[in-house]
Amino acid sequence: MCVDVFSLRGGILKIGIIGTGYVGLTTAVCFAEFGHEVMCSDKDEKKLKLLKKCKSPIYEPKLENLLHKNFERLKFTSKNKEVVDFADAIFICVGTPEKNGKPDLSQVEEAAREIALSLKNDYKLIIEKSTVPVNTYQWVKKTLKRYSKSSINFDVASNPEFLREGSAIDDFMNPDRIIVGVENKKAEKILRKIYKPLIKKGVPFLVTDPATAEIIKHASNSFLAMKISYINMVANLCEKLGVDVTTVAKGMGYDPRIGDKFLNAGIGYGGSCFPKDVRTFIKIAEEHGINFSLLRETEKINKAQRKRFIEKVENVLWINKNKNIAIWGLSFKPGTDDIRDAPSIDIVSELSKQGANLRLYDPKAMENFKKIFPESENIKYCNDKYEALKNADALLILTEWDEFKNPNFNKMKKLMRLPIIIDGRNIYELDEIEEGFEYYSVGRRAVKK
Ligand SMILES: NC(=O)c1ccc[n+]([C@@H]2O[C@H](COP(=O)([O-])OP(=O)(O)OC[C@H]3O[C@@H](n4cnc5c(N)ncnc54)[C@H](O)[C@@H]3O)[C@@H](O)[C@H]2O)c1
Ligand SMILES: O=c1ccn([C@@H]2O[C@H](COP(=O)(O)OP(=O)(O)O[C@H]3O[C@H](CO)[C@@H](O)[C@H](O)[C@H]3O)[C@@H](O)[C@H]2O)c(=O)[nH]1
Repeated sequence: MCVDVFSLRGGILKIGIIGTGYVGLTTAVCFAEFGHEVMCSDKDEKKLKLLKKCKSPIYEPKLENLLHKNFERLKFTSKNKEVVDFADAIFICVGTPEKNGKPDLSQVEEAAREIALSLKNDYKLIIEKSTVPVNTYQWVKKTLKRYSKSSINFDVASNPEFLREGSAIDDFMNPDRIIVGVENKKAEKILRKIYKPLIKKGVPFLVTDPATAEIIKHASNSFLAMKISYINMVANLCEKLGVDVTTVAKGMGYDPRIGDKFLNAGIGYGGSCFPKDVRTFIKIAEEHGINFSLLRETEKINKAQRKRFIEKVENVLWINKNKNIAIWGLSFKPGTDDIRDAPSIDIVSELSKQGANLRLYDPKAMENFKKIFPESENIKYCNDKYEALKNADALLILTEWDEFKNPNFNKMKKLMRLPIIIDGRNIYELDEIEEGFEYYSVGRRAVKK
């Protein structure tokens, strides 16, 4: 009996992680920190090479420290069979991107098929951690049964992940809740053992059926995206009225029914989650005869917010062609090198089409950005934030990295041809702006000193 085996090991489990991306690797190092033995697999040999040398393939604060600290409890392999042979519980953490407007579940299907080929009749719990449309667990179950070669003994559970990039380790170690969707007590018991250190700390542990767990993830992400689009529309109105949206958001946020989080107006949400998860949730609803028009509007507003920002640059500079434009921030949010669906991609693409000369700087995301926009005649990458400002007609701020928050305005003024700042993330207070600058932001009046 599996439960006896776990007790014998003093609550230490052998955990398998399939896919060592942002979620898989964070999960792996945190489970190792709990004391579990963890084996991870990935298809990407480059990632594995780095991981085997105890190096993280991604930038995520605290991740490499935990990797070092727990390296002896972590193993890395390219073979899913080894993971299945090793583990009591196997987490599927592969990507679920979008293809032609639909969630592409081929990585989940492939992982399930590969697990199936190695299953034997000793019990395994297979857990979906990837974000998937409701009832995907049924397909995972079916795939495990169809492709397994012998008599097998397993359960499938859903355990959606709520970490944010840029604070993945802190979020994983201090989650607001743990959601587990299970079909029986045995699966629940194993998940309780895995998360014991967090449950002991008092983290809410909600047990549901798998379909409910799957829906909770999409409903949560879509709600947060809606909140961002809501404040962006309020911002657009505030801008017309000369009212400051940051104060409006502050005033709203004191009401605990509203809350002060996720009310930062700007150029809208990006990343590998909100855009695709909102679209998937709309699709799921549509397939069940529900027109989720609220989310359609959320998405429309988000796209328009990027366009409005480009129009703002045009309104300030009149003509963008041949203008020298410095850009601070390329990642979709601070604290990460991830640029998936970052607003910067649309903004850089449009400005370079219009013939602007762009000088880009980001503390962590430039290498990833170069893969989409290689250095060229009119796109240059700079080693620091001030280098990007040389002879600039304007500075655009697209990500609110800490290092952009207290700049040397004097130095900036000397470097720039025109001291114009167009801030897509509202990182400065209006009264902070120094003499000589023109400052434009989102949902606030323009400042010309
Ligand atoms: N990134 C986030 O902040 C976040 C947070 C919560 C949930 N999620 C969800 O978690 C899932 C993973 O997201 P991510 O950002 O970590 O993705 P990712 O693309 O960074 O990582 C996925 C990894 O899986 C590997 N992989 C694919 N097929 C495999 C297979 N058959 N065997 C072994 N490895 C395989 C890939 O090579 C890749 O390294 C997605 O469903 C996403 O929506 C992401
Ligand atoms: O007030 C805000 C808050 C966020 N954003 C933008 O929204 C996007 C997403 O930010 P954030 O949610 O902090 O990062 P993610 O890593 O995408 O995390 C989201 O997506 C993950 C993947 O599903 C979930 O696990 C997390 O709970 C959920 O917050 C970024 O472009 C932010 O700039 C705003 O524009 N205004």
